[in-house]
Amino acid sequence: MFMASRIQRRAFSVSARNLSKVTVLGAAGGIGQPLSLLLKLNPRVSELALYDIRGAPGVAADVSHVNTKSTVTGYEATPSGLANALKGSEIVLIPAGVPRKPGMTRDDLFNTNASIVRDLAKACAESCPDANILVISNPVNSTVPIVAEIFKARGVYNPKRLFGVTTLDVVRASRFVSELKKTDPADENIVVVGGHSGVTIVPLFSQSNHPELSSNAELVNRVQFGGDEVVKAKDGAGSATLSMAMAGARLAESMLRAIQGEKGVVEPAFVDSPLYKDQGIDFFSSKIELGPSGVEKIHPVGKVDANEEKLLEACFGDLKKNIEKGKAFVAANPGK
Ligand SMILES: NC(=O)c1ccc[n+]([C@@H]2O[C@H](COP(=O)([O-])OP(=O)(O)OC[C@H]3O[C@@H](n4cnc5c(N)ncnc54)[C@H](O)[C@@H]3O)[C@@H](O)[C@H]2O)c1
Ligand SMILES: O=C(O)C[C@H](O)C(=O)O
Repeated sequence: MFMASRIQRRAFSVSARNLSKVTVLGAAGGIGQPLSLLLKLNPRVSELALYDIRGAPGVAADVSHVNTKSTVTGYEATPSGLANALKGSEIVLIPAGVPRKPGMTRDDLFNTNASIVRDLAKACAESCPDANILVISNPVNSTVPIVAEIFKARGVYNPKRLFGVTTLDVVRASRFVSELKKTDPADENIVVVGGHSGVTIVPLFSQSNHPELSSNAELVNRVQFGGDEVVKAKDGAGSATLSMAMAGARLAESMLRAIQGEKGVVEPAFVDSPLYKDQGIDFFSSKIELGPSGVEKIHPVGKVDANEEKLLEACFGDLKKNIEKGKAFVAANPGK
């Protein structure tokens, strides 16, 4: 009798670990819709919660007809709708906010997106303080520190559970290299460190199969400004959405694998990092080993060559300013 109930309990806890609620805030947008679809296709997701200031119930109704096991709920744009979307969530992806138009930098989005992210972070701190928060909204270099400050102010900040999504930079880097080298992008693992905008994006080709590429200034520039390529081609209709949805879904999948017990899952992400704190840089993207508690291990940047030293120097100045801007925003505008 005792054995049977113990086995039943164990069976329940194993299957429970394979079930995760995932929430998308900004689910009706250019990224939010394909991201929600990709998450619906992921068997590791048991419950998908979609929230937006407009249109989430419609997107949810549509996605919910995809014949995978998970449930999908679209929440109304009310405080209780937002709270219910977040309650019990293990992963919250945030692509809410405006995208760039040609001629804009990501920092030009700050005035609009800072308060959107601040207010969504407050809702997360209240309704799911232990969730892994994956911030996609730009400028990531500033929006991630904004989330951190909001969580700190409420006494629930856990640096291991906050991630700026920089996955698209490594996705692009591997694709661009494969185009040049006529290889399979799946075989090209390019480390990209720093932040997520312009010169703060630092590809480390010297650590790849093609170390000579670190002197290819055109390629380095393409990785740093890949986002601009899409913004220009979309000609006023926004920025990367489909490749971003794939990149966000990839990070979410890796996180679910780690939450559900897989060891050695490594992804790049912009996190609260000790690597350059002595230079006043509190957040930095490098390879992160993920675990059930979020960040398990932050990999060092490793050996870089002389070209990359210069790129890192250029990265630090902008990155520090971007991070400070996010922190100062919350100090001056704590909101309600
Ligand atoms: N991290 C990255 O690599 C990366 C890549 C591409 C885009 N982005 C950024 O992602 C963001 C979204 O891009 P997009 O193309 O999906 O934009 P979009 O305008 O198509 O969609 C944004 C969605 O956010 C919603 N929204 C706005 N305020 C909200 C709020 N307070 N709560 C909930 N939802 C809200 C909007 O209604 C809209 O549906 C932009 O800031 C963009 O710069 C980041
Ligand atoms: O370029 C942008 O503004 C969107 C995103 O950050 C990207 O890298 O595609």
